[in-house]
Amino acid sequence: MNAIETHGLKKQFGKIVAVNDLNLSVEEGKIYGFLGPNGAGKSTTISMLMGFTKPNGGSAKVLGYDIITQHYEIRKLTGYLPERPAFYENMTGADNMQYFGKLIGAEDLEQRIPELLAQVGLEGRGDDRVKGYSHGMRQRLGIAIALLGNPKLLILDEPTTGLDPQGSHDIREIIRKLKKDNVTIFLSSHILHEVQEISDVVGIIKAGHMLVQTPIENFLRSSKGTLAAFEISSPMIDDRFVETARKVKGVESASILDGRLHLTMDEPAVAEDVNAALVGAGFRVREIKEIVPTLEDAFLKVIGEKKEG
Ligand SMILES: Nc1ncnc2c1ncn2[C@@H]1O[C@H](COP(=O)(O)OP(=O)(O)OP(=O)(O)O)[C@@H](O)[C@H]1O
Repeated sequence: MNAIETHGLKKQFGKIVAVNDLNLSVEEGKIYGFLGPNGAGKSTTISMLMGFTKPNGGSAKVLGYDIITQHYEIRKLTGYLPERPAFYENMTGADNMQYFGKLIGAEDLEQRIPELLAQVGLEGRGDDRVKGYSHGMRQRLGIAIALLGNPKLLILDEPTTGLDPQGSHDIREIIRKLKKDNVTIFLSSHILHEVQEISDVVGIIKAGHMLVQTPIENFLRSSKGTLAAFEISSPMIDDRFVETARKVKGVESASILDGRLHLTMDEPAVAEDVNAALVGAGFRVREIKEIVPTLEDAFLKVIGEKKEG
């Protein structure tokens, strides 16, 4: 079963079509990076998945439950961190957790609250009023609240925006740990290097429409327009070196860039044949490094292409 599945989902605000014929599928146990430029429809989609906004068309299921008729079940099993989490400012962090925990019928709150406060790095601050919390502390509290019900699915809308490096790192670690416990993570973010670090799959939407939905590895490779690219360093790079590499079966191109041999090839395993050919011809090879494109490059390319098209 997919943790999230939408078919032709649509939401319109007056003349603005925020989400347009959206087909999403999020496999259970995966970390799914939900990306798109500002105003693409990410928050609106999440709002529909949680049952806060009604769609104008299409259908969707979250954890097997219908988003229109079964949102109580969805909210009970799904942890949700909104883009701007709101709390009772005059209450302490722990009391907010108690309040929101009771709302969703979470169990063992006396034990879970201190555990979760420690997990998100708010140990010792749970008895302070939220009005004195910093932005990062609020995000951490929001995540602690999202985890109260031991969710099977966690939906995070820009969880690390505005956090310091330690805060972002801590949240990535929490996400990784939850994945080990088979929790599905649906992560909307603009911080692409973070998404690249932790996601299994990416979905990119623009103007409410899904442009690409694929395992992140495939997306990065296809964005290069070739299957693999490598850089080879050697103290002996000359024309014969380049020719030796170029002749290896499966090599698409070979050229010198910044003093290193730059190769594209049919598949990564060809790099081993290139190494063998170079060493066999008497060259010394210092380093062979795969060039993995960044998610940011791939994202900008796909967004740009669709703009031109
Ligand atoms: N309540 C609303 N009333 C009118 N228009 C809305 C409403 N909510 C969202 N929109 C519009 O729908 C579109 C999608 O907005 P949404 O907030 O879903 O985008 P987003 O991808 O989450 O953007 P961002 O990355 O900036 O947070 C935008 O054009 C926005 O102005």
